[in-house]
Amino acid sequence: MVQALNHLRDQIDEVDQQLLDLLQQRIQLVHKVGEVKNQHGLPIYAPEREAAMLAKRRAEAESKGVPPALIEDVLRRVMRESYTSEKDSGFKTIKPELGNIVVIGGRGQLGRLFVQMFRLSGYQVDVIGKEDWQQAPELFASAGLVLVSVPINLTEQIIARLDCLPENCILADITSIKAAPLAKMLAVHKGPVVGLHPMFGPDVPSLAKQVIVYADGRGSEQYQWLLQQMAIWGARLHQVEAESHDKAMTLIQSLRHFTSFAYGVHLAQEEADLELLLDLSSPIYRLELAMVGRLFAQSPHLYADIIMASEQSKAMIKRYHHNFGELLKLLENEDKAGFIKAFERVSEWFGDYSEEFLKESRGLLQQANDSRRG
Ligand SMILES: O=C(O)C(=O)C[C@]1(C(=O)O)C=C[C@@H](O)C=C1
Repeated sequence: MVQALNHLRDQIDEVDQQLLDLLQQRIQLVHKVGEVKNQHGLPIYAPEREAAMLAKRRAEAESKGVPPALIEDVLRRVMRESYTSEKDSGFKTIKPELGNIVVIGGRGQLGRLFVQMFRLSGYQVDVIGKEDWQQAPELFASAGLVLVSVPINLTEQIIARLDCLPENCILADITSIKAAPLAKMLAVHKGPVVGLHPMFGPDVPSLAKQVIVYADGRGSEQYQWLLQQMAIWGARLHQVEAESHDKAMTLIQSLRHFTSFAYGVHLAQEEADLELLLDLSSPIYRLELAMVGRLFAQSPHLYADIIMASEQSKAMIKRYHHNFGELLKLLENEDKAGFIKAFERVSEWFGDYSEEFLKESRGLLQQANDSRRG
């Protein structure tokens, strides 16, 4: 019996080793793809190729009696490695005659990522931090792009100092609110202006499929190359109006982070037994704890600034608090019918998205469960 098992396991080991050899071959091929893409300025993320390839492999899997979802999962995971490997091959310089790029706050986490991406794309990048403003005039004189990457509460006052840039220089920022910094950049600088908001944190391994939102200031034909450069990095560019962006951020950022913050404060105040919570956690609860916990591994300054970004944000959080209080009344009154009515209203409001989210979260939870150990 045990011998039979061992024999089968030996065969599985052999198959896994073949899988490894095949992965090695694939990684080497992708490395070459990275070099070709670098030469020709092609984006690392090729959605049409991925869709066509996955459709073919799924069909082939089906005919072999392999679950199609299995090969799709495997290939998606493998392609995540491809993005990182292709990134390391560097990127074509879309605007070789640009001059230097100056990143103000380029030693901050997200600033560093942009510095790295521009350097991988062959640009001369200079970084200005708090201590080296005296170098600024000299660096600005030959700059083709100045990118402001400082904490939100400093953005406007830093932009105010940028009234001395060359006329053709692009002025851009990556602050997570857009209207006020954009207005300030337009007031200070006569040349091309664009507001950016990367919708990801600094810990992403590549920019493939990551969203970068941009709000036009002026001179869009002059900053097209920048959008093209970021598309080559694999980013998906999404144009927005600054005001509607900021309104959406009151929900996506301020309220989201505030509720995580409040939940964390509550857990700590209750002296919840974190280990026990984890031992007893379902995958979705573990993800929720991770979402809340990861907030507290980051900078309190950053999150205070994001949560308190605007009056709009404060008003949104207050409206949520009010709603929370109203809903609590359902609880106090043991009003089950009222609860169900409110529930159904929301379910209708989500519409088809409800089902879609159920499916999507199922996949995520399976992945979370796969990475469980012990
Ligand atoms: O075919 C390409 O364009 C690749 O870069 C290779 C590859 C892959 O690993 O198969 C990786 C990224 C693309 O989004 C599509 C496919």
